[in-house]
Amino acid sequence: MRARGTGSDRKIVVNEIFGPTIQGEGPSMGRSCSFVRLGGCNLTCTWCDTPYTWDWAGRSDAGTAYDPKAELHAMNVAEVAERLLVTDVRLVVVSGGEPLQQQRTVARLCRLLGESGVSVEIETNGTLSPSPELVAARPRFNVSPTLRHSGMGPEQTVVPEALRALNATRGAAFTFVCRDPGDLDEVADIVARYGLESVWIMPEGQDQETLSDRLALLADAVVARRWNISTRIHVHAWGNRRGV
Ligand SMILES: Nc1nc2[nH]cc(C(=O)O)c2c(=O)[nH]1
Ligand code: SF4
Ligand SMILES: [Mg+2]
Repeated sequence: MRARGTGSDRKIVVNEIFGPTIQGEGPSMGRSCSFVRLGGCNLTCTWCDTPYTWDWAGRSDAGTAYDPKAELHAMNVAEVAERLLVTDVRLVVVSGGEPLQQQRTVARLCRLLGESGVSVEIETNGTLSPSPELVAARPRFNVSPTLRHSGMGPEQTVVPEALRALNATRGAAFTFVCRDPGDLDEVADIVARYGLESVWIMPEGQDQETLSDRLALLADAVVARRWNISTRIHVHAWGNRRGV
């Protein structure tokens, strides 16, 4: 598949476009928005909730080998912008997978949406540095460095120059997916080491009950550290469904 062309026909590899919905996670939790989910990821988290963007071999806990031909669609960036703009929202969330793997075309998408008065948030795993071109397009980054319970070690998931570059962007938020208070020491270590400014803790889980239980387990310890809390409000509203 051709990932990129030239000029106005530049391509972006999309998994799905949906909306209107609400941003379910992080500092904008509850805000009206639409989504574009891009294909491909450079990590392989065991508990990944979007394995259909990258898992062609059944490596994640879901155990399903997805079909890249069915999941990946090379689309014209202008067409993606158009599909999002017709949903008539003020905010677009670009997620994945890992959107910074396609940051040249993501920057172009941010500019096209910005010209129509729509702001953009990018969900990223924090292992890839944003280019000056992408930062200049002024998206807000929601950065989720994955912890050891993702099945990968810090040598893969903690990339100092990427974390520092993302932390320096306007409004960046660091949203750590946690299971229990024991995970918070690992978060504190990363926060202190890279001077992360806006820290959010979010429970890991793909159903309402798991999210509620883990939130209750985490809340006091998060409050004690003066950090922020998010849940995954779209899962509370609609369960573990695609396209919401
Ligand atoms: N509603 C909604 N909010 C979200 N925030 C981050 C999401 C993601 O999949 O990255 C997500 C998602 O999949 N749906
Ligand atoms: S970084 Fe995100 S999309 Fe990639 S494998 Fe981990 S949870 Fe899934
Ligand atoms: Mg999701």
